[in-house]
Amino acid sequence: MVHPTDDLEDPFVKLLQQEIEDETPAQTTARLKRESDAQRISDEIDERIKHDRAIAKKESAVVKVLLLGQAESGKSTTLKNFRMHYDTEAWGKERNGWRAVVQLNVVRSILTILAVINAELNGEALDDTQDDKTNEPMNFSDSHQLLMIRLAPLRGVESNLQRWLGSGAEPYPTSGPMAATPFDAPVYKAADANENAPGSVAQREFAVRCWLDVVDPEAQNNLDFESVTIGLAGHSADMKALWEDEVVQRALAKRKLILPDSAGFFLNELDRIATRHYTVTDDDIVRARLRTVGIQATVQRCADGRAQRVYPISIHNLKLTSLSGINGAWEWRIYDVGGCRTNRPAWLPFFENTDVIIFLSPVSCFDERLDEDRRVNRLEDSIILWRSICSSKLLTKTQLILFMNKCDLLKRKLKNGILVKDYLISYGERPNEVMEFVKYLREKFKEILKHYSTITRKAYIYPTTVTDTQATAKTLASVRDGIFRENLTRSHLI
Ligand SMILES: Nc1nc2c(ncn2[C@@H]2O[C@H](COP(=O)(O)OP(=O)(O)OP(=O)(O)O)[C@@H](O)[C@H]2O)c(=O)[nH]1
Ligand SMILES: [Mg+2]
Repeated sequence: MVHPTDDLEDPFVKLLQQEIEDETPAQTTARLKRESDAQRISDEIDERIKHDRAIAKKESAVVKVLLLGQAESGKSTTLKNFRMHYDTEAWGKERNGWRAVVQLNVVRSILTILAVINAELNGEALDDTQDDKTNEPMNFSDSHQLLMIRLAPLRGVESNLQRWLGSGAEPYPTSGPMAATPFDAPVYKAADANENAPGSVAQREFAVRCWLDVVDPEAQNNLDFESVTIGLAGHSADMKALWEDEVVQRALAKRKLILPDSAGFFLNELDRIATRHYTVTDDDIVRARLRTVGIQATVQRCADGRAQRVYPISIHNLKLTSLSGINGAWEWRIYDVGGCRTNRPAWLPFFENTDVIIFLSPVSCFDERLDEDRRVNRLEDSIILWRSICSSKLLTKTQLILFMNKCDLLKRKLKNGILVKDYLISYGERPNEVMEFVKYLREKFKEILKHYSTITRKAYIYPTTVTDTQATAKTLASVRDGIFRENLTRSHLI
């Protein structure tokens, strides 16, 4: 029997041997060249396989980033900054889609102010946070009544915008199962009295489950936004008169109206925004508030540390994304969650294999209470959350980055004479200044990280104002470099 590996007996080898014996010198030269070419090609293939194996190793380098923090801490605004700086093409296409969101923000702020005036005119009682001792009636005149009548059609504009934008207005849940941290079992909270007072907690906020549903320019193509823009421009002078009116401002202060952080920015810019030719800017977009109620994921791919593509996708589609065909690329998966206490239990499943948490703590909120639970101070809530993240065993391998956010609002508050020590006794007689307070809080957050972490971890802490897109670009570049380096080191790729 002929053994298959016995070359000499192989009929093809025998044939080849015969051919070599019969060949001319020219044929020998040609054969040797053919053989050398074949060897070179074979070596190249071997090299390619080696290279591809190395790339395949890198392809598994998915960096999973979670944006965490209480509601309104600036998570979605940070995500907008990521996308604005690292996917300019898609961002440019999407920009126009935000125009209607800005318009909705403006309309809703004006309607909230009208509700406060109404409450004043009807002599509605103040709640315990609205601590005007005298409850003096405001001197509203006929001109105020007239403004209210003329601005009433904005209700219709609001519902048109909401219907077109496709998402829904949801009140902050002020009762129901809530958890202070994602590790706590939710506890049922009953609604408090006065929660439906105008400008109070039950304000309905426009909420979104996926940005694309709302700002997709394709989806908005068929909508008659022009009529809204024209309608809004027609109310520009009245909206401005209402916002700038002294009696109205006093009524807002008396009722301690909690307007969204960006309301002042938009209402001061009515001359630019409430016009027929309004063009939305990046500064407007980072201020446009859309409450997150679900979990949004953004996938960003980077080669050699530089971003190639960023796109938001629905969480349901995430499993379908594949890494094949993106040789040598890193994939960043950035998750943006809803920060309300009712949303926090939903964070837990995302902690597994999380490489990085960017935790946002709005440091300006030392004198504010949670919308969903007016008994809780917002800074205290933020510290409880930070502590739970630092002490979680599930997250010991996760790199923790803290953004001490809303430094601009902190500066404004302190300048207006609000004293930190009135809300934070431990602050004592330290100077009531931004740098001092930031330094003080930074030490507190650092101490918590050191004390509650089960392993020694480096604290990456940045004071931020994420609505300042230029400053945030620098912070994000530094954060990205840090994350990139730490993950490379951890996965032994360098
Ligand atoms: N002035 C100022 N406003 C900010 C800053 N960061 C965020 N905001 C504004 O605060 C509002 C809330 O920010 P978001 O990014 O929507 O907050 P979030 O953490 O995603 O909130 P949820 O989705 O409810 O969990 C938006 O109108 C932002 O423009 C900041 O540093 N300064
Ligand atoms: Mg959000």
